[in-house]
Parts: sequence; structure tokens; C-alpha cells
Amino acid sequence: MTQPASTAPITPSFITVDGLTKQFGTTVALDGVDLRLAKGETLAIIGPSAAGKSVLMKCLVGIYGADRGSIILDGDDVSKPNADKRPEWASKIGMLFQQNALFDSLTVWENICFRQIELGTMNRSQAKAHAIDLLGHVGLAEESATLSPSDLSGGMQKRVGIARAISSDPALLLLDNPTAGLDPVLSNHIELMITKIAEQRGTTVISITNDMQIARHRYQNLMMMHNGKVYWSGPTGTIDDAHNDHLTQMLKGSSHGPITMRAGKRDDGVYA
Ligand SMILES: Nc1ncnc2c1ncn2[C@@H]1O[C@H](COP(=O)(O)OP(=O)(O)OP(=O)(O)O)[C@@H](O)[C@H]1O
Repeated sequence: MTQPASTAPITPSFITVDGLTKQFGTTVALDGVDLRLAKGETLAIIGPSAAGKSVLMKCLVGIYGADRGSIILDGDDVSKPNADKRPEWASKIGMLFQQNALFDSLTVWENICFRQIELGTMNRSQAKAHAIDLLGHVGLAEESATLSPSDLSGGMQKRVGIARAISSDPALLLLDNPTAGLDPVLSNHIELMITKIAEQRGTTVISITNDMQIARHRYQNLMMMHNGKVYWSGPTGTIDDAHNDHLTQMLKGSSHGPITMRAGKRDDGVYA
């Protein structure tokens, strides 16, 4: 009888993206993107402007459908926005948009529990209590609950956006530049908070960042995108100095031309 080559446990993939391609007119935003991520893992996506980072997020959350390729979330094919399983995933994905997308006509607590109020899954007093609890998780005082988002600083608005993104205890948290425009101290604070949320709740987190240091030190996996393609991907610890320096230079817009990149591989093959 043939023995299996290895008895090491294989971690099942929670997110499987294969050959994802998305085009707007003549602009190829995504060009054959592959991604594997296990449940509870964190991934930082990094890359220069117009690399396709936000479009990838929007495909994952179901705003855009794939032209080609597939997106499988925990075994469910959600490649198209009208896929049967998409409505189920709406409540399982929390997203922070690049501009926070908070409504100034609503209070902070109404913003945080917007979805629950709209869907009627909580009455207003339950929703307010839930929002106040979440404010505590993101380090904001209860008093901020009744303010308008326009009364808050940029950093506080980011926290409110994150509180809203985690309000339904999502299995997958997508963060589009959670620290954009914030000073380094505040950025570090918010990234630490995201790490804690992921650890405490077992949430799978994908976050776009422009900061190589944050990507390397706060996330388990790293994906570098350029011109709609995956340029380098792998566990963060496997990136060598040469690639790190090249990627950093690329982010600064002073790349010395293309170099051959190889994807990092993990023994269990979940992320490659
Ligand atoms: N709705 C759209 N219609 C047309 N083109 C789009 C649309 N959304 C994105 N694009 C284009 O797709 C490409 C990738 O955009 P994307 O927003 O993903 O870039 P990004 O890597 O997130 O950049 P940035 O860091 O500047 O936000 C860009 O050329 C962009 O202009």
C-alpha cells in the first residue's frame, strides 16, 4: 500500500483566489492574481498607486465581479457579485474603505451599527449598546457615540470605521489603508489594535498598507502588487533583504527596473 509522502497536517485554505482578472475598458486592473490564505491569518498588500490593491479588495467584498478567474471563500464560490453564496458572505465580511465612508448625517454609534439597524437584526437600544462596546475595543470613549463623524479627528474616524467593520464579528476583515494619513505613532497604535482584534476573534485580515515596516512587523503574510500582478508573495519572515530593499524602493517610485521575483513558499503550501 502506498504511504502518504508526509503526515504533516495540511491547513485548509480559507481564501483561494485563482487567476483573478479584472479590466475597466482598456485598463487591466487585475491580471491573473492568485492568493491563498488560511483562516485566522493576516495578510498585508503593498504596492505603488494603481497596482490593483483596492480593486482586489472590492472583488473580494463583492463590489466587482471577476472577468476571469475565481474567488472561493471557505469553500463557497463567490467569483461573481450575483453568486448564490454572496448574500451570506455580506454579513461575514467587514470592510474599512479608504475614505472611511462614514455618514455625517448619522451619529457615531448609528454609523457603527448601520448594517444591524438597516437589517433590523438589532433594535436601536441594542445597537447603541453594541456600538459603545465596540468603541471600547477601538480605544474611543463612550462619549464619542453621540457625536457626528465630522466632530472627530482623522485617527478617530479610522477607529470608528474599524469598529463598524468588526461590528458583525466578521470572519474576514478587509482594510483599505487603515493608517493612511496618520502619523507614525498613531499608525502603529491602530495596527497594534488590528493585530489584537485578529488574535482575540480569530479573524482573517487582509489590509492594504503603504508602510513596508508595518507590513513586515504586523502581518504574517505579505503580497506585493504591481501593474495588476502579484510581484512577490509569501510569509513575511521569508522576504530577504534584497527583495525588501527593492520593494521599498519601488514604493518610493525609484525602482531600478524589473528583477526576477520568486514567491515565498510555506511547507504546508497554503500560501504560495
Ligand atoms: N471603477 C473603475 N473604473 C475604471 N477604472 C478603475 C476603476 N477602479 C479602478 N480603476 C483603475 O484600476 C487600476 C487599479 O486601481 P486600484 O484602485 O486598485 O489601485 P490601488 O493599487 O488601490 O492604488 P492606490 O494605492 O492609489 O489606491 C487603476 O488604474 C484605476 O484607475
